[in-house]
Amino acid sequence: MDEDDGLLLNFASPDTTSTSYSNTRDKRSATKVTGGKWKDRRKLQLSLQGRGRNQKKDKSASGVNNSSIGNPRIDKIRAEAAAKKALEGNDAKSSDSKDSKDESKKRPSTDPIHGPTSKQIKFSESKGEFGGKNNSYVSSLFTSNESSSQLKVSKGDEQTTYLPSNAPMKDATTFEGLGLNEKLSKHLTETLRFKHPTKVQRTVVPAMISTERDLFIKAQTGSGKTLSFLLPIFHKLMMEDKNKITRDSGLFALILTPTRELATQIYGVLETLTRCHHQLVPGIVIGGEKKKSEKARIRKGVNILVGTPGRLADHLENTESLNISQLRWLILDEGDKLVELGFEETITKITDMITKRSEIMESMHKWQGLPTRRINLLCSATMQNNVEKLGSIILNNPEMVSVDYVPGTVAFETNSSASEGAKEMTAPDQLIQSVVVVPPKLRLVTLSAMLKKISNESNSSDSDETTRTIVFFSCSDSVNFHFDVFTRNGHGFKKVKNEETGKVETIEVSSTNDDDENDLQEENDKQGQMTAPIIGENTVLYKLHGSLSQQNRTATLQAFIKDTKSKHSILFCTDVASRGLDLPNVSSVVEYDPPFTIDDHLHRIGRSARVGREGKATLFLLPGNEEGYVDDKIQVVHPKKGNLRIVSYETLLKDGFSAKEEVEERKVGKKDPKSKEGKWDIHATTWHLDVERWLLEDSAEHDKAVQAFTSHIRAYATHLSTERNFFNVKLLHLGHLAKSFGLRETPKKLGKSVGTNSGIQEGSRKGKKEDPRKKMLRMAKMALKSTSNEFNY
Ligand SMILES: Nc1ncnc2c1ncn2[C@@H]1O[C@H](COP(=O)(O)OP(=O)(O)OP(=O)(O)O)[C@@H](O)[C@H]1O
Repeated sequence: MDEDDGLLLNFASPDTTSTSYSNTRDKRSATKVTGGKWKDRRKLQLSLQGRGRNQKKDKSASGVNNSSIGNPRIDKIRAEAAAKKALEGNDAKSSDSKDSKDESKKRPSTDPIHGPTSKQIKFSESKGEFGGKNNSYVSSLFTSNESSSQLKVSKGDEQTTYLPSNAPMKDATTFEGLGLNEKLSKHLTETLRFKHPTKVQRTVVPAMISTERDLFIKAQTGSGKTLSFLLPIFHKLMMEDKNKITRDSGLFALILTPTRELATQIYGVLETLTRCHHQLVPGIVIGGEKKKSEKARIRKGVNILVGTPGRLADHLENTESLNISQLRWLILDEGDKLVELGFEETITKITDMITKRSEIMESMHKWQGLPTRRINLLCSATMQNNVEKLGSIILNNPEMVSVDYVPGTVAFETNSSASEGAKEMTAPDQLIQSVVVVPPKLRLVTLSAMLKKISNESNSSDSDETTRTIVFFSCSDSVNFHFDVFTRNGHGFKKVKNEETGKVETIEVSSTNDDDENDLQEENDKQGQMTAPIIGENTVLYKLHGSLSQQNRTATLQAFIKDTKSKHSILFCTDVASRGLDLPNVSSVVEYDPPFTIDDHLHRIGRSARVGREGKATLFLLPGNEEGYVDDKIQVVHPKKGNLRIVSYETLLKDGFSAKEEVEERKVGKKDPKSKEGKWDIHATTWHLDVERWLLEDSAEHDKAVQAFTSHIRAYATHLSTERNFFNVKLLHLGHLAKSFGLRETPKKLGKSVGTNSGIQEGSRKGKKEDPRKKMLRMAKMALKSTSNEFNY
């Protein structure tokens, strides 16, 4: 529990009152400035002491001279300057506050998390105030030591191409050869255009057709697990004799999934299969939908029912027409997630009810050709202890089906016991995993650069296919806030209504010729700065998380899947989208917030590189302890040499914020990649300042930013205790991290202002000073209470 006191201490960092601030200023005036010409050194020294010429400009811009009130243009410039000043203030306060001082004593001189102390900043590195290129202002975003990562950046030529490990194999094996009937096999090859079965299908389909054993299926993400268990069920139910199964025959298969989205997806696959045999009727029961209409559909009769555990248990208890006496198959998809979400008890209740009711009815032998006992099946791409626990509840002497791939050959591993062959699952061989170590205050701007880069690449590609990118955040609040950042009107994206559904919030890129953009360009030009760059043209942004209504969730996902008009679609989401979702052409997955477990990582990145397709994934980490996660965890699940790459955030920023020609020059080697030339840092700074200014002007959005920041910290505090050596909330630099939420306030001030939302400053709200021990306990309890549900879904 004492792990959490860091959180408390950080929020309650000593006040940066005027006294401490003036001390800071004294300290700063004593700062030794080295390098560069003496004139420049003197200028910087004066500005550090608050005596520089530019300080006057700064004062007037921040509102001392009121003569121009009411002039919107000047107001804009002022707001810019105010934001600029806020950045400096925030920086000075956060890096010079007492706790930073204390921390710096403990830290090595180039502390990777907290950056260098003011004394370490060399003149050549410090671009504060008006000392930047072209005498233009460059924000303190770039004052920290930029090469603080211990990980060696990969060279461009280190990449290796591997054969896909989850693709259907091109050989003589057919679906019919696996034992499936002709009608179904023909439907697969001719209508769905699946030429050959995948590895997992080659193992599971014959096993389910010819034996009556329970199965434990483990195979890589995107390897076709869903069809591997649906095909044999369908095959068996498609009986052509006089005992033909119709919707009145009863329910034969139940499929449980952890998320509503996955249930909907499996229901969709079932519907495509019924196109070759209309007599079979699938059904779906999920939370968030109208129970009454679900009841009506069940009453009409369904043969295969897919649903989420809570809603299914509800129907089993309250819907009389739901007859499970003839059930032959019980499938649990994404078993580990079902357990993690706390469905273990509900699942036990469901299996108890099924067992009881099938004992009363004596119909097991009524249908020739169907299994004579209920077959239970557990499916998971990864296998943790909790899956085994679930297995022990529902499986009876199961057969373990684990499909592993050895380059050049195919190796199927079929073990008789579930505990054997419990090898760690790895990422698809063809997936390229990048890791980028980004200082906390540069996170947002790096994400922006990255999305802009991907959008530019999609726009310049000849392919007609829509490229899709998924960005994972740790909590719903963070998704909401970042969605607003990238869609704020007039600066990149615009809100529009989805034409098809009329419900979904669909977001479209605004044109650079927009009036607002022109105004901004003029203002920026006057200050020697550039327009805040947009992420890219033809790019649409969606958001998905568990706090949205089910209608919105379903419509958003459909819109994201069916979006074929834009060149690039981006989905900002929580882990609600990480399990089992099969989204077309996801070329990139970005883990902006680190996963809560290594399994979550595998599932997130598994949305890309599916069934043999190429795919890329990028993981954002903070400098320092988080870097250890690469060697300890990431490397293990990405064993293919050369596929795991360390990328420099600076390169991402340059690619995202440089002019197109410069990026091209760097690509063809005309420009030194380490070159500081170009205006990328000014553009990046302008972009960030624009976000900050937007938050200063819009209090509702500012509150959202504060809420997102606190939820993010709370989510971070819930990382598994076994992974605290990488993700320790104590070690976060809250001041710098707040900046990547566009916030200018220090953590202490934040704590006060978010008290109502987060409960972090409950004590101070009551006007009493809370006992630090009690406060610490309350904080720890709060973090524990915040279940993964809140953050992930
Ligand atoms: N034999 C096949 N040939 C070509 N494509 C296939 C084949 N079987 C399945 N697919 C397609 O592969 C994609 C991935 O399948 P599926 O969603 O079942 O993967 P999965 O293994 O369950 O992945 P995850 O672990 O992420 O849930 C789907 O679009 C599916 O239509």
